[in-house]
Amino acid sequence: MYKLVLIRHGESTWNLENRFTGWTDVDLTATGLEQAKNAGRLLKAEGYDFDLAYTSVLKRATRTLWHTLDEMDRTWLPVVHSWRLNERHYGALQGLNKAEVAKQYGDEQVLIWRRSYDTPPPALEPNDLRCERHDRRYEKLGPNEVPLTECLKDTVARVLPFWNESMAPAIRAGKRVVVAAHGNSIRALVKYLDGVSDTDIVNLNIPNGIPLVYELDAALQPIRSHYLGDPEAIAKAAAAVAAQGKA
Ligand SMILES: O=C(O)[C@@H](CO)OP(=O)(O)O
Repeated sequence: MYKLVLIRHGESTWNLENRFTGWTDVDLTATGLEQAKNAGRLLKAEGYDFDLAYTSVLKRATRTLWHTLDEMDRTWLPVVHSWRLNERHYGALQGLNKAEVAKQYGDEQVLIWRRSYDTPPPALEPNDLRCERHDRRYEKLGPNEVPLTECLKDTVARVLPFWNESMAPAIRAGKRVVVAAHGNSIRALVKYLDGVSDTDIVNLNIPNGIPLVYELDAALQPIRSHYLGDPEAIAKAAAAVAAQGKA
């Protein structure tokens, strides 16, 4: 049996301000940093250890990983960064306040943009100052590979090749893997691992900074998965994420 641990980054400055974030590279708040440390303390107390860490190229996930590993005295572990683990690109909504967008377009439309499987938010214009196409960290990507918007289906399509080519082989080789990523890149992984339907995925919300443990069989099929920590607090935190898109 293999174990895989997924952690959504701690609270970011734009989580606190309730803004759509996507590929915008905002940092953690003091609360977010504490959540990352707590995740490390919890993992250590429960006897977890890792051989390899994965994260995105965004600092809220990277710093979450650092502080989690620091609490475990594992800052020396190899870390693989990939843009494929980035948050889902939020298109022209990036930077806008979620509740204000809900006031303008309605809760139902915002739920579709936030959680539907195949309806992307409106796209960024390539010449929009928020567009990441000239960001050095993406220079090895093809000109159209840096998205202008993404639905979850698009995120699944770019996360899965990375799972198949890097993460799954490492787990099969016996490496104990921890992943610090984002709400929607984790939803993409959970959808794939648990075979969640396109309709049911709408109801899945990932709380900040709480380790989600997968026990996988030899074929990397989930045997079970569970969050570490107090189930009531975790359910509350997930419900709070769901409510962020309401007017
Ligand atoms: O804004 C975002 O990038 C994500 C995660 O913070 O938000 P949501 O939960 O609305 O998908």
